[in-house]
Amino acid sequence: MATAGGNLNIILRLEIDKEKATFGRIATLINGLNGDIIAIDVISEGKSHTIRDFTVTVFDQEHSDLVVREVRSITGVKLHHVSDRTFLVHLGGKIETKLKTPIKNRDDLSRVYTPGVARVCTAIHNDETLANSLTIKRNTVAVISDGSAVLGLGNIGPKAAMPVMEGKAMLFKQLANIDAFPICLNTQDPEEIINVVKALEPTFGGINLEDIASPHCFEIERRLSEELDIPVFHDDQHGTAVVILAGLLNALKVVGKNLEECKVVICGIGAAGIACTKMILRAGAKNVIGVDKKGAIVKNKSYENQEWNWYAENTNPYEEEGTLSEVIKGADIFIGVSGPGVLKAEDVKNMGKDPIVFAMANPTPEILPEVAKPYVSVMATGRSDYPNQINNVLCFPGMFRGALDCRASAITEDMKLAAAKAIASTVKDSELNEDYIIPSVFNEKVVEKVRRAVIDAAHESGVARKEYSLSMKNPADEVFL
Ligand SMILES: NC(=O)C1=CN([C@@H]2O[C@H](COP(=O)(O)OP(=O)(O)OC[C@H]3O[C@@H](n4cnc5c(N)ncnc54)[C@H](O)[C@@H]3O)[C@@H](O)[C@H]2O)C=CC1
Ligand SMILES: CC(=O)C(=O)O
Ligand SMILES: [Mg+2]
Repeated sequence: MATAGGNLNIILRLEIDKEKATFGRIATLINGLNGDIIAIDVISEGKSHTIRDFTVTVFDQEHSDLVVREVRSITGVKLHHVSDRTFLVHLGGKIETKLKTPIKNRDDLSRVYTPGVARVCTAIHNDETLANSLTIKRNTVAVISDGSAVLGLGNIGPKAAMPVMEGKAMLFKQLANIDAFPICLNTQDPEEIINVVKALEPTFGGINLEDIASPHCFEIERRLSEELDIPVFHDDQHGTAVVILAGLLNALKVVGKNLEECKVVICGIGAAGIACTKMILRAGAKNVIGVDKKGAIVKNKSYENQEWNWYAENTNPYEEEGTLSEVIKGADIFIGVSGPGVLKAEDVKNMGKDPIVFAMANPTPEILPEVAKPYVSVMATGRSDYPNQINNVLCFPGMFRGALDCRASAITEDMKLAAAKAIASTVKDSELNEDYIIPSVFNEKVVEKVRRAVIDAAHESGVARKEYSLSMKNPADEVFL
């Protein structure tokens, strides 16, 4: 069963009076309440009492409360405390800095710090390009958010956005060996954000904008791309669009359709929805209809959001009007980047033959796979607990690895298209099926394939500023030629 935050794992620390209670009794009770015991660890063992940690998977908070209440009521069992494994992994934050060289003596100190460091500072002062090889800049990305559109949780503010940004930093490191800093800003004013990010440039080799709501995100990204000479990438727009296109290319092969002939309905015309529309139009789609809270976006209406005016002019060629339930009739593809539960089973039933549904809202999709699956050919979500996880994590590590390695000054449309094709090609035609249209996040080939494709495209686009050696094992340690 799916929950908003995914499965909830709780740990119950129980002191058990051996005379009065048994494991069997506790286990039977928890199982009877549909709790799934996944581990029992011994904390201490005495003659009359034992203390054990029971790790139990529950559906949600209400289910957790029920299990706790019932366990507490067993005679001979004392509940010391309950902890939530997801919260435990966040204690004190999820990342830390680490030294590359230890400082063991005065000699080391005089090289990494003063006086030795001064010679390096002077060298960079004389030739600023040396910052790319003599500082962390060459392998460091800033993950910037203002907390205004965090996952599908909305404007929950910069402090609440930090766990997501720390998570992105972990993924950058683990998947692509990029050092990423989560930076959540105490402002949602575009001009202030632009100024702060510009001021951070000396430290970073790239800027990953994250969970900044539309329409501000468009202006912020445009200005920063124009005014900085390091790559600026709004992950929710372009990372998402790249991965959606990758999934779509493969899903279309599974159902044997051409994008050009498909009716595509995209729900949620914000950061992800607009970028995704642009990308699939570039890939050949002709009939794309965008739907937001007030229904389909149509020509000859004036919208306050400038991007929607562009959208109205460039999509919906048959000028279909109405709600999602109305315009989805006969559609071949549904892409949801809006919010939870927006799509109903009835809507899916009304789609065309062999429909493709990408319900990407996080953490709760537009429709749950168990509800949609009977009526769809290919179903995907942004989550890791269902097949076909379409998540921008398949893109941003390889995209930045490639951009940093060739010291790209920008990320171009061709680099994005190359990344989409590289991700799609990781699944061989012989492996493709309705539950496997996109590689797993843990597929080790993805980052390397995306990286190479991005570097080649960067050279072709004329934004690469370095040759690179593909023979080195660890991209971050590559010696530039
Ligand atoms: N799976 C993935 O990799 C990704 C998933 N997403 C998800 O997509 C969603 C949107 O993200 P962003 O574009 O960054 O946010 P955003 O705030 O820029 O845009 C969301 C848009 O959805 C619209 N919307 C909200 N409820 C709606 C409804 N009931 N019907 C129609 N439209 C509705 C809003 O008006 C807004 O235009 C979030 O849930 C996010 O988690 C975003 C990026 C990546
Ligand atoms: C995955 C992601 O970036 C989001 O849901 O916002
Ligand atoms: Mg995001």
